[in-house]
Amino acid sequence: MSELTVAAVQMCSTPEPADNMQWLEWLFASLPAARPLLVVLPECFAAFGSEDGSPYGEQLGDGRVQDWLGKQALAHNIWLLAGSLGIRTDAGDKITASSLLFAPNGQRTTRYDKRHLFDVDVADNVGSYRESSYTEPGQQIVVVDIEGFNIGLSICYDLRFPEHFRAMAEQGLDLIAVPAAFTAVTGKAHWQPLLQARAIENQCYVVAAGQCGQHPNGRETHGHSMVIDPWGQVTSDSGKQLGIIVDSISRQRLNDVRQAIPALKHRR
Ligand SMILES: O=C(O)CNC(=O)[C@H](CS)NC(=O)CCC(=O)C(=O)O
Repeated sequence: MSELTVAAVQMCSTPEPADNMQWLEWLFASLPAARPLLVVLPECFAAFGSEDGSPYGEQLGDGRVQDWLGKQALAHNIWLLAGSLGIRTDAGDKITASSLLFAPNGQRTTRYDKRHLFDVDVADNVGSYRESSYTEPGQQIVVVDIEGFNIGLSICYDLRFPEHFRAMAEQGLDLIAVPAAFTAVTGKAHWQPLLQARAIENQCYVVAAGQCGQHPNGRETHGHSMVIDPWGQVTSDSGKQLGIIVDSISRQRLNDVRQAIPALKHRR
């Protein structure tokens, strides 16, 4: 396949999975017609910002959100990257923040667990983020083939670690997926330049899907879901609007950029 249509969903999730799934079903009713189509959902699409800070989690392969994801992928004949969903660890006391990929046949094919956890103080109305208090970090990078394109997986705070992406680029990378829930404060300062840097230095596409707006617990997220081409140009940007952006990635464009500046071959 020489082209793949990609879409990023921007949403303002609540802590209640049923609400978020209902909203997404409404959105999916107007998906673009092109196939193959990869749809990327943001971090914590199914449940975000509970009042008491407790994360939503399911057993792997067993839960209403995972059931729903498989059904949606099959019903719409799409590759569905579920940005992050809490998956309970074997010990049961924590979750992993896991990106699950569902194939158009409805089967889950891939799992990536967020490696870098956001233990950071931010000058916003939350103040202190301590993701590691309820999350186990992932140990492995994951690159997955979708319709002949190599897709590298990352989640939110991973974006700040160029070595995560370079390690994936060693395997040949065509597209980086960045489901996220960047804070409004850090997003305004760093989100777009970080995304563009990852695209430029790895000479690949980036599709980034974000949470956006004011969530019920008062948290504010940055939005600006976007698609960036291998030259670093932003080709779609959601701004602060909820909904879906659609773009396409092309093998020809990847080849052209890598031929114009063979930087990946000049590494030392
Ligand atoms: O835990 C949840 O409820 C949902 N997860 C998140 O919101 C995560 C961990 S707190 N947020 C980030 O990684 C923000 C990164 C960021 O904003 C930056 O790098 O500047």
